[in-house]
Amino acid sequence: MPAFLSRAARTRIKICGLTREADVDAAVEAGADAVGFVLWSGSARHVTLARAAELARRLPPFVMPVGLFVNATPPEIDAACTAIPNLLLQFHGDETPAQCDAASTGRRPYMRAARMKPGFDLLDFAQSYPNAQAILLDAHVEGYGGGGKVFDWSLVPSGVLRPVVLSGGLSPANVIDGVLRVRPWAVDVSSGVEVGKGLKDAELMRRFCEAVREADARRADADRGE
Ligand SMILES: O=C(O)c1ccccc1NCC(=O)[C@H](O)[C@H](O)COP(=O)(O)O
Repeated sequence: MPAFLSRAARTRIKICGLTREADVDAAVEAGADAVGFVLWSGSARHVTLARAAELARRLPPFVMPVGLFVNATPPEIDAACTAIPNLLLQFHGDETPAQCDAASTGRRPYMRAARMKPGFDLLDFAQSYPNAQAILLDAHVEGYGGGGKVFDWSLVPSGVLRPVVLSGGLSPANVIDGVLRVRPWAVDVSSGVEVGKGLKDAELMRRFCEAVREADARRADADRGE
């Protein structure tokens, strides 16, 4: 990982599984850097591509839409990238490196989710996806993701030479600890800021983003030896 990534001034924030205009607006207002739309029909947070494009058009500059896919086909990915041109791809299924590269036509930026469990070799996994712009570390849950479950953060080895996104069961209550212990490039949250599947709570999103900023302040103090 380039040195600048390990000394990033702030932890980026992705809020995932949005389905409503008011929630997109509240996520932006809270300080999200990216908002995720679940384009997999097997999720209770699923939105159609047309709906995701409609919601994504509300985003101001410098807030990125993320398309979440589970074992989608290249034509499905192409359609999504046509409908939402600046879409960051997130592959959260069983996609192989070749399938991820084919689906992103080898050039579109994508994140690859890793489902963390004891014995999982994250370094080997990351090396097997050389074109992944980031590795999203999620808990190993039934149904691929969005399970609201925290994995054992001690499973994250040092030396992952790729930006990592810490995910899985984060909330305003635990994200400071997660940022200080894992020091990820970004954090990702869904269940922890919801009042129902796909129904986000503006106050929880605000508190989550505020907690990440507090974590960054503490991290900076620690780095200065204060
Ligand atoms: O959010 C979903 O419903 C989902 C369904 C199937 C695969 C992935 C899914 N979400 C992926 C995400 O990026 C979630 O933000 C991530 O799994 C964390 O979710 P949570 O533990 O609820 O914060």
